[in-house]
Amino acid sequence: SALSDIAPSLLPRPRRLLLLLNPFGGRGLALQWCQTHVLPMITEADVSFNLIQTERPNHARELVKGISLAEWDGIVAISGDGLLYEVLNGLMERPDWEQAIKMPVGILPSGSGNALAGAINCNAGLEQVLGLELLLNCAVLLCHAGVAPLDLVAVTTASGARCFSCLSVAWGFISDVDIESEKYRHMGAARFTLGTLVRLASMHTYRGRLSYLPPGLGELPAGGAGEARVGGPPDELLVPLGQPVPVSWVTVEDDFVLVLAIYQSHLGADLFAAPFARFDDGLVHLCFIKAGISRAALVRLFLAMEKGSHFEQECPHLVHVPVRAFRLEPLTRKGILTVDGERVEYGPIQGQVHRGLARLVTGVSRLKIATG
Ligand SMILES: Nc1ncnc2c1ncn2[C@@H]1O[C@H](COP(=O)(O)OP(=O)(O)OP(=O)(O)O)[C@@H](O)[C@H]1O
Repeated sequence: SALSDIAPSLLPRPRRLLLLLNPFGGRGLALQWCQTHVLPMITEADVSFNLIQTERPNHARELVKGISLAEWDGIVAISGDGLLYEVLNGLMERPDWEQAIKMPVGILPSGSGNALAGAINCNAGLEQVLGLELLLNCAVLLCHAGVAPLDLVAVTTASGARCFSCLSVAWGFISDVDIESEKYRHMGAARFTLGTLVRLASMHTYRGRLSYLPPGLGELPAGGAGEARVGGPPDELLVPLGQPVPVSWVTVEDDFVLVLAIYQSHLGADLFAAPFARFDDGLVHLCFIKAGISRAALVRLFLAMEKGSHFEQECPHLVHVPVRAFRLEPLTRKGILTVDGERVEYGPIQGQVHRGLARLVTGVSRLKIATG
């Protein structure tokens, strides 16, 4: 009949998601969990999808550079945080990055580093959980389809390379644990606990110069690094790493146990590191621990971090400053720097926030009614 000819185009079409799965993420459980738990759930929710298994590092990045945006309603990484980082950077590397980065991105946590999933779970008001429980929560939220703006931080390293980060830049204790604990990766999230204990036994301190631009303080374009770029918006608050920071910035030179520039609430699924952080608050939360802290106090802070109560201890060595941009210049010769948990070249590094540049599938409308 005539009706059956027109009806399909009048009905809302099912959401089409591009699912990218890293078969080696976490303990290699991603594919099994996806088939037994995730796919049945999203099929039930009337979501249509293509599932692609990544074959190598940067595969996801290349894939999203080539897709036709109109064909998809979202790209979902079934992985740890690393694969989502590739998706975001692939989108930003496209000539049409301004449209491309508006593609909703989601995460179904099945790696060992699941910070963003922890933040999504927390934002939805759900109890902090790990492993399969976290995956199921995120799968339910994905079916709810709510999308929120997500801050990205453009990070530049000494060689001039620029990338887009959605989680954190870390130096000292945290990046040491993250990289050294890779040898315990078969343990899942427990690898970080063991790594932390091993590191505590030999607590290092690092000398460095940390500079930052607090919000509202002379946020005038610095100009120097502001040349238009193909790969994303100009960093109008930054000057090149070879030049001194603008006069409106604050600089501290000190010995640090760790420096962490974090933009989401979670550093791992059970590390509630920055309870005050919101997906699009337009802030980098600069957190650092100065040398002189006792091992016992450091352990207390890390234990309290599970509940996000570490700032309540009023530890004099722990400092938090919300900023728009920062620069870290390590003065200690050797060390490890990570961006979103992945190691980057060691040396001066700086970043500025680009508020709400990306879109994250959070499953809840950002105007949800506060509970509790
Ligand atoms: N098929 C593959 N083989 C090897 N590496 C891959 C493959 N697919 C993706 N990768 C790489 O693996 C990295 C880590 O993946 P992912 O984000 O899933 O997990 P993670 O939590 O960061 O680490 P883990 O592997 O410990 O879970 C990604 O940055 C990606 O480049």
